[in-house]
Amino acid sequence: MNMIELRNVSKKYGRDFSLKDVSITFKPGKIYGLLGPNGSGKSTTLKMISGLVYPNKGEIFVDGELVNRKISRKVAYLTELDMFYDPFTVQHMIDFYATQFPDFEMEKANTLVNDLKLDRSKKIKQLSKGNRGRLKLVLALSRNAPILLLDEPFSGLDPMVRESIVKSLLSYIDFEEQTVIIATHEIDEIEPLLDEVLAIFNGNLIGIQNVETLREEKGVSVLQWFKKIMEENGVYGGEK
Ligand SMILES: Nc1ncnc2c1ncn2[C@@H]1O[C@H](COP(=O)(O)OP(=O)(O)OP(=O)(O)O)[C@@H](O)[C@H]1O
Repeated sequence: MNMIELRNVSKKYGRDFSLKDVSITFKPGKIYGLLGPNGSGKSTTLKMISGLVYPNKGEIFVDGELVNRKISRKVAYLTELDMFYDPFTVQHMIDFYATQFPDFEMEKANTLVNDLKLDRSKKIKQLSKGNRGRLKLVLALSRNAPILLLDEPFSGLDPMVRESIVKSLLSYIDFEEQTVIIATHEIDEIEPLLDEVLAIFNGNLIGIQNVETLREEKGVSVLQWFKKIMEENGVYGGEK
């Protein structure tokens, strides 16, 4: 049920590995943080789960189904890239998404647009980077998809907005049903949301940790854990 399974997954671009023999299961009702320095394979992982990119080796299953392009029925994906059609207005984009995805909930979209203070009549090309970021959130969170993948959901958003969005994310995610993966560099901001964290570096999965255990038993924050793992793997300061 709504499970994501990677079995010995590798992805190469040319001769370079973006992901090396990764096996992991993401369980429903949990929010995962995917952490790693630039170029470590976070986006590649999410793209493969959403069927936009295929592994060279290994298999990916979503809800028991081998992933192909049709998996977008089940996977809501907020991408880092700007794939919006410029002449569209905010409202056009919302209406377009509603026609593309049967699980799109117009009521949720309306609440989100108001909460995030977006102007429906503005053209995409007139939006600031931060407002494009907000629109991306509206589009991804308005779907009642079993799988929700967020790639850098806070990029372009100012710190005050980030904080309020982390809080409001809680009211838009279905904690019982959805499997959520968030790839981000904003580790401190996202920590309150996360159940599990994964650290990847150079395409290798180098750490998996339950966040509650980390805090309660070890008394360390996710950021402290992440920095330690990076240091152990020879990455100083958290960046490559
Ligand atoms: N289309 C592509 N063609 C060639 N190489 C690619 C392509 N997409 C990704 N890569 C390479 O794969 C590796 C992993 O990239 P990926 O975008 O998954 O990293 P990331 O962890 O999301 O990084 P960031 O934090 O900078 O977004 C990088 O070395 C990148 O250069």
